[in-house]
Amino acid sequence: MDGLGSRHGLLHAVRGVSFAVAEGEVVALIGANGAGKTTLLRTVAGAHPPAEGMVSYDGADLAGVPAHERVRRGIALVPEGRKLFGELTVEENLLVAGRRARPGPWNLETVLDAFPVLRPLRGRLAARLSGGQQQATAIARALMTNPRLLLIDEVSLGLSPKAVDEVYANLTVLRDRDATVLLVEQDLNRALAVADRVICLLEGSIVLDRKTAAVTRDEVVTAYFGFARPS
Ligand SMILES: Nc1ncnc2c1ncn2[C@@H]1O[C@H](COP(=O)(O)OP(=O)(O)OP(=O)(O)O)[C@@H](O)[C@H]1O
Repeated sequence: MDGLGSRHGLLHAVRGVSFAVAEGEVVALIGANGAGKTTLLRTVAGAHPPAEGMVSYDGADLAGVPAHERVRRGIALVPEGRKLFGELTVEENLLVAGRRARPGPWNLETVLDAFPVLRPLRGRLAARLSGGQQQATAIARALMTNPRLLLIDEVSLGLSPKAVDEVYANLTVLRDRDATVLLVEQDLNRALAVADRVICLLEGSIVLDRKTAAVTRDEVVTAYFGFARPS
C-alpha cells in the first residue's frame, strides 16, 4: 500500500501508510488501542474505503474493487470477533467458505489436517465453541478460500493463554507452509515470536517497520508507546 489513509468521519484513523508484504512473509501489525490497526486491515480487505493513497495487489490498484472480489483474488480477512455462523456447525462454516474457493491446496480435509483440534469438533455448532476454538475455526474458514494473503485481526484478543497457545501453534503451521499473513496482535511477545517482520502503528502512522530478527523488544516497546520508558 502506498500513502494509504482511512477516516472515520473527521477522525484520520490511518495516515500515509506505505508498506509491502512479500509472498511467504508473516507480518505482525502492532500498536496501542486505537492506533488504526483494524481500520488498516479492513481497508486492505475492502471493508472500509480508503480516504487517500492506494492498496495494490499483484501489481493492480484495488480502488473500487469490492470485498467479495478481493476474496476471489485471494485476500481473506479473519475479522475481529470472528463472525462465524453460530447456528452452523464447524464443518458447515468451513464448507460455506469453500463453496466458491479459488483452486489451491486447501479443502476440508487439508484444513482439518492442519488444524487437528477442529476434527473432533466438526459437528459442533459454532456458537458452542470456546473462544480459542472459534478463532481456530475462523482462521480455518479463511483458509478454505485458498487465500494468497491472509489478514487476521486481533489474533489472541479475549482468549485464554491456553487457547492462544493453540491458535499460535496453528499459525506456526501456516508459516511453515509459506503462507503470506498480515496479522494484528496486541501481545508483543507473541507478535515477535511468530512474525518475520513487525510494523508498529502509532496514531495511524508507521513508527517502526523492521525484521523481527533485527529489532529488540525495547525498540518495539518504545515505538508502541511513542516514547522511551524511564529506566
Ligand atoms: N466505526 C467507527 N466509527 C468511528 N470511529 C471509529 C470507528 N472504528 C474505529 N474508530 C476510531 O478509529 C481509530 C482507530 O481505530 P482502530 O479500531 O482501527 O484501531 P486499532 O488499532 O485496531 O485499535 P483496537 O486495538 O482498539 O481495535 C480509533 O480512534 C477509533 O476510536
